[in-house]
Amino acid sequence: MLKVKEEEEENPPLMATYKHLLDGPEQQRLLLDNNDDDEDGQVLPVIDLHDDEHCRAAMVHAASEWGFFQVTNHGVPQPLLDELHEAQVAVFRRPFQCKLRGPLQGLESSPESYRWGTPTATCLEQLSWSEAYHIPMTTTSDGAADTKTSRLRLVVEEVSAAMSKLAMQLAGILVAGLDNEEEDTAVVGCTRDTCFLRLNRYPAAPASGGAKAARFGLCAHTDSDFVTILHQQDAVGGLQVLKDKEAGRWVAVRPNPGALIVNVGDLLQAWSNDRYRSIQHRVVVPAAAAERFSVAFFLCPADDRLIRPHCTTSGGDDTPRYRSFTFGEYRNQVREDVRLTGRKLGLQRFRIEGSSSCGPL
Ligand SMILES: O=C(O)CCC(=O)C(=O)O
Ligand SMILES: [Fe+2]
Repeated sequence: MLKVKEEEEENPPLMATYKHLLDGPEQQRLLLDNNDDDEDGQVLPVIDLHDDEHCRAAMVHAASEWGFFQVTNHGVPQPLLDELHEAQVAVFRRPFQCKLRGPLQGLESSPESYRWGTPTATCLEQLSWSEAYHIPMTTTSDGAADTKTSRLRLVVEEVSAAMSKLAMQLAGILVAGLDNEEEDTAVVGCTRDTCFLRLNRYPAAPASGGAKAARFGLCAHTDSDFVTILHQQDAVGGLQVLKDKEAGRWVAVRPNPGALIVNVGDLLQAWSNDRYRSIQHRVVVPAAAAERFSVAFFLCPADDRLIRPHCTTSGGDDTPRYRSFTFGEYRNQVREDVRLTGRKLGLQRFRIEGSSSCGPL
């Protein structure tokens, strides 16, 4: 096979950059630690949003029990998702040097929007074998974009409009479900402008060499938002959810065409005083010669939004388990922890000492 010229290579140099981790002694341990995946998987609850009578209760139950569920009849048109997939593939197909050089015109304001690998990783478990565009929804168009990126911009705007509508509707139902209150989508303080969209690409690990040991396309994490809407854009699969933290049981989430995946983020767990669960999830590296694409929409508030636990007597626990914090404070703390320790400590940082432990962190 012809060797691709360096400047045309589309993959980020994951292998060369993380060789020290891939060749390290941890490789053996990770190769052995291979039996915790539930390959058969369990089917996440599927909730039909047209089924008005049952969907609210089902959602409240799934958010407490699983922290993850799938929705059908969600109102995000399939042709739009297909178009995003096509545009996303084209953007990631550009040479790495080009992706590195600058932001996608008209889409994001900073070069940091393009991310690859895990610069802070100190061990293989912290290494994400993937590349992503992290797109704040505040960004407006400025100047001419090339054909590929402007097409992406249009479709990103339409998808994010549809997904933010859906995410706000779901957050409203979940918040109202805490105390049988009226739904109020404004209550969590998110607007489309405060949200993010992330386009993910997971290249296959090379079939030979130390990189066989890179297991995670995205290592285990919780999302730092209220609610995430996720679309697995192909049938490759690889998303896993930590179903039982004590037993360390990871459940594979098989792609379900037509359904979107919804998960509770850290802010909703704190807001609900642990009634809803922000569950760890991860993506395993696709098998040789495969690659995977996904898109995630993060429902976030403005940085100055105060998050405080809503204690409900009906939930049986009226003691706040977290101190109040702003979203900006939360993000800064997460960034600082990752910088200093290589990992996110998340809600633990804000937990009131002596309150019951919440498990899924
Ligand atoms: O690609 C996936 O299936 C998961 C993506 C994800 O968890 C994220 O972007 O936070
Ligand atoms: Fe996530």
